[in-house]
Amino acid sequence: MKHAAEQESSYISSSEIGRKAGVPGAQVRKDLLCFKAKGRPSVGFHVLTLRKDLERYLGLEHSRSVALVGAGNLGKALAQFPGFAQYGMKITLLLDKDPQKIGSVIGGLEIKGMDVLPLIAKEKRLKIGIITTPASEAQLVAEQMVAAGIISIWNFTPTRLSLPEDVFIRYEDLSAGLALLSQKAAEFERNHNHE
Ligand SMILES: NC(=O)c1ccc[n+]([C@@H]2O[C@H](COP(=O)([O-])OP(=O)(O)OC[C@H]3O[C@@H](n4cnc5c(N)ncnc54)[C@H](O)[C@@H]3O)[C@@H](O)[C@H]2O)c1
Repeated sequence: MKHAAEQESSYISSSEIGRKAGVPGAQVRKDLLCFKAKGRPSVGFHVLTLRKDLERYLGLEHSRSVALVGAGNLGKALAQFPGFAQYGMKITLLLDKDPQKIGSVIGGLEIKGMDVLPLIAKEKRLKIGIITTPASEAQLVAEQMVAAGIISIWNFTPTRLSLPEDVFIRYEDLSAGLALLSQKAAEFERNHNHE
């Protein structure tokens, strides 16, 4: 959508959005109905209006600061990834409990100790947190985040978190994607071994 908005054309049809996004046009129309986007019959959607509506719906009109806890292999990689900026997200707080790591700088951010979480989260009005600690620490870290005012958590650990109902938790598991690829590769091998 962002790319489409940068182009000259001021209207875009749901089939065109679908083609660009690789999903059926009917699905796009259904999704856009969810937030009452208004299209014009046979013309489509006004690109800039649609983009603004989408950004508002997704809470992307203002940039958001994000706290990441666990500056290990995965945490460091995420902290250095520039792609979140495209969605107005910026990791601005990087925390770890390891005294050996505290004070070192990753992607321009100094790793701080967990003690600063309540104060900085309040100052920066942090609402989103990322957990990349060992699984055994995730529940404790999540509780510390919630106590600091964070209400949306992206949890990369395999731990199922037990938190108040109004806290949104997104679980991320890259190995699920890999397992799917493996299953497809195995299917391909089975089919071609019979040839
Ligand atoms: N979701 C995925 O697809 C995926 C992929 C890779 C790793 N992981 C998970 O991500 C997590 C991190 O993996 P990694 O390889 O980066 O581990 P790592 O050991 O390199 O890093 C973990 C970091 O967390 C810090 N830490 C531990 N307890 C803490 C606490 N209570 N408070 C603050 N910091 C604390 C450690 O000091 C360390 O720096 C693991 O749970 C792993 O299973 C998930």
